[in-house]
Amino acid sequence: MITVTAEQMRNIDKYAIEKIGIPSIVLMENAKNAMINYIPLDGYEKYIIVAGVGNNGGDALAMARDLILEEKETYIYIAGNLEKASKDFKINYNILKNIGGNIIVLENKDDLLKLKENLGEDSIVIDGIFGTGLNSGIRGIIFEIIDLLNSSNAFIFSIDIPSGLDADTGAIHGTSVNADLVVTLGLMKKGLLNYEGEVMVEKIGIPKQAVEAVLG
Ligand SMILES: NC(=O)C1=CN([C@@H]2O[C@H](COP(=O)(O)OP(=O)(O)OC[C@H]3O[C@@H](n4cnc5c(N)ncnc54)[C@H](O)[C@@H]3O)[C@@H](O)[C@H]2O)[C@H](O)CC1
Ligand SMILES: [K+]
Repeated sequence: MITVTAEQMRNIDKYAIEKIGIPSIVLMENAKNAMINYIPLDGYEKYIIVAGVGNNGGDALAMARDLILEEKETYIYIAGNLEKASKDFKINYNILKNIGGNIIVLENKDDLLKLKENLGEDSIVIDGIFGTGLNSGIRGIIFEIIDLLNSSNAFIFSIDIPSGLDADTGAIHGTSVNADLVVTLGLMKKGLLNYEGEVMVEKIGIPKQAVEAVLG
């Protein structure tokens, strides 16, 4: 099995987008289509999306769209500054706003209570806070958000990487999500090889030419 670092995955992505011409939003939609199959549409009362403002969050918002279309009780929480949002995050954010998505930006303790009240064993959490773009130790309100998730009885599904985990080494940067299931995108990440939760790899339509161009 091929395993990659975050930088290698980013470069493979980049090659697929810039050299082969696959729009990044297509990769994001492919990622969503692969991951949504792991989310049971029955058996949970509440579907809790916790999204950062990068493309990991964009993946999560795309999943939220499908859950809303399936008329699931869906709560979307944003963990980050919307002004710093990525291009593809914004595309999915705008779609959700246009279909009446229930979106709360987590900025203070009162907002955290709105998250906490929806976390229980009848909830499934989709963790889209950070993926391969984590660039420093987690602190502040995001630290508290991850603590809330980990101390709940909710089932936790992490997109690509459990948020807070180093994609290259598996080290924890301050804190990290205790995921029950991780679906990592494109190729297995080196930092997940010893992860104690379940890890699945899903293709998202990246041609082998992009992998060979970066890995040789
Ligand atoms: N693998 C693929 O082919 C695809 C992967 N996709 C998804 O994209 C993410 C990577 O997205 P990126 O925008 O590069 O980074 P993240 O979303 O992981 O996070 C960046 C975001 O978070 C902020 N940030 C980073 N560290 C911290 C910190 N310690 N505290 C606070 N904020 C932090 C940063 O400023 C950015 O705003 C990958 O994991 C996949 O899920 C594509 O969607 C499809 C193709
Ligand atoms: K994640």
